[in-house]
Amino acid sequence: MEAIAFTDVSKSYGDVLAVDGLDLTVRAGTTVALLGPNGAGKSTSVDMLLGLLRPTRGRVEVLGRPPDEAVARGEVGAMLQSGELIPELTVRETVDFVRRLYPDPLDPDEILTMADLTGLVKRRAGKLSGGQAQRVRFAMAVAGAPRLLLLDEPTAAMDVESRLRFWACMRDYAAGGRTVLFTTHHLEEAEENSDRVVVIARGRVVADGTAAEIKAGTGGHAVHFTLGGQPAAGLDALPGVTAVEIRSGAATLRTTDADATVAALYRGTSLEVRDLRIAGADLEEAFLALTRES
Ligand SMILES: Nc1ncnc2c1ncn2[C@@H]1O[C@H](COP(=O)(O)OP(=O)(O)OP(=O)(O)O)[C@@H](O)[C@H]1O
Repeated sequence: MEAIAFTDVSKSYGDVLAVDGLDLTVRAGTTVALLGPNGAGKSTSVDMLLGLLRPTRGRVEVLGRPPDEAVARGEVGAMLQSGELIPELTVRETVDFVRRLYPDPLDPDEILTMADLTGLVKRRAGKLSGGQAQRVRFAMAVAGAPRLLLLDEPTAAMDVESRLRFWACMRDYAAGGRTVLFTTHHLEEAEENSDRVVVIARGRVVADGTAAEIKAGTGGHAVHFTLGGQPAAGLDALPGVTAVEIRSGAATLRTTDADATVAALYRGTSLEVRDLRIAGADLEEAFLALTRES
């Protein structure tokens, strides 16, 4: 069963082509991170899944139906970048209020536990910290027990601890076989919290797989060593090298051919190379390589 299906979907705002022939299906039960630079078309895609925007071309389906039907049946929950809380309501009142909007909501205590809010039930929404308020928005998004949960940059304004607490809540929800799609700019969050990473740029999918597959797919490596005070001239001319970084005497060579680079480093230079280490490209490098304007 496909929870999400975009078939050749484009969306324009006047002259701006925000989504450009997007083909993407997500099987039910998967947690997907939608990763992309600013303006890549992530929020536009999420809004189309909610039926808030209609595609200019192509078809969007959610749980086998048009998005607005799936939303009307209470099958989709969302946490969007906007989304105000009612400041006078306590956390428990907020949860009770939202539950009543759905035909078959989760139990209130289950929602409060899942969103890590049991210690805050009497707190008014207007008095919550940013991270706490985001967990209330999460509680509102899951209250109706949606089969598909959409989270648009859910951790944007959170500190490290709030992020960890938030992702633990998300994983709890996903563990029940539900489908979750979240957008983020944080590569490590995508890597740690999803089964699948879809990278979009300029409204198109540019990579799709597990974080490990995406890193491997770009094929790059980094050669690290201690350069100390020796001159760095000529390192950029070594075979395979695409970039050189020197920081506090530590050199990093980005290369498409680590073997050739290392061989030339030893044989072709008179440098004293210490602490040599070769690493696969990290997700950040892969992401930059994939989304670079071509
Ligand atoms: N209502 C709108 N009117 C005109 N252009 C828009 C509108 N909404 C989005 N856009 C444009 O569409 C493109 C895609 O925007 P979108 O918000 O979907 O990207 P995003 O990947 O969510 O970006 P971010 O990471 O910055 O939130 C951008 O060029 C943006 O400026």
